[in-house]
Amino acid sequence: ACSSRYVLSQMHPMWQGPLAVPGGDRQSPIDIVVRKSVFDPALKPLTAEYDPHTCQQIWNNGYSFLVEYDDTTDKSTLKGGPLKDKFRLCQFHFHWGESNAWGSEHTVDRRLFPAELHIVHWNSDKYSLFEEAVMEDNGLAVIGVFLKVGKRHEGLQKLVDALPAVRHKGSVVEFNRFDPACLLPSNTDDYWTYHGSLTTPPLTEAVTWIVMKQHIEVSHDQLAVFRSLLFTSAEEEVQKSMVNNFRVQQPLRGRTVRSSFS
Ligand SMILES: COc1cccc(CN2CCc3cc(OS(N)(=O)=O)c(OC)cc3C2)c1
Ligand SMILES: [Zn+2]
Repeated sequence: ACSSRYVLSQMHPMWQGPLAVPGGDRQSPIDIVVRKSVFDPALKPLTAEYDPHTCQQIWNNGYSFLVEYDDTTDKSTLKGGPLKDKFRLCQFHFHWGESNAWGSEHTVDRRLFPAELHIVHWNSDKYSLFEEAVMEDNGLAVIGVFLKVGKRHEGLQKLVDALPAVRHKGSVVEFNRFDPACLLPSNTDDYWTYHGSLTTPPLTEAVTWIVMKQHIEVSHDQLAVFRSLLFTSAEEEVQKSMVNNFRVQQPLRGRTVRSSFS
């Protein structure tokens, strides 16, 4: 599944530099310059059909916490939008800052958000495993949702309450019946889309990014629990707070960002 115990050494923020990656002209994240995005009327609405029973566990991989799903069947899928094929949900995770002033990976006209949700899917029409899809141009689809600090997000609270159990790198806790659709904004018809990469190793240029125009709101206290997680494992002497786990922005290299709205 997409939760193979991947070598985490590259996960440490130190790898944020210009790690040599295949091609290197379709890297993520980027700044979305609204006035340079091109409205594409052919872009359809997104269809996310998630079965909460495929939710399996939460894992602190030493860079973020991942909520992982059983991706051995097509029970939780994403289709429509810019996608030609059906994509299978495998995990979601977040990126956040040490303060509310920054933390997102993408920006909109340079505007930073305190955090960003990524819901990761792989192309199950063309490939049979995440590990295969992660190496292909049309292999992955990631939905990005910006988080703003405001009212408490009721749906998120179940996840927040489970986080102390995965405080340290390498910890896993069982987590069931969570529908990531509750983390999507009310309007999922308005989004930007572009071809880019994973923002953590293996950084492969396999991602169709779908970044929602509408953000969701979470409370200050909920975000504070994200920051109570640690990059370090229980055995390490010096504990490091898991904050600022975002990659530096990458050059656009002539790519066009399309919008589903005018
Ligand atoms: C061949 O490389 C892999 C195979 C199976 C699983 C993995 C683990 N990896 C998948 C992609 C991914 C992507 C992640 O972030 S992101 N922003 O979507 O690139 C991420 O953030 C914490 C974690 C992971 C975990 C890598
Ligand atoms: Zn991510």
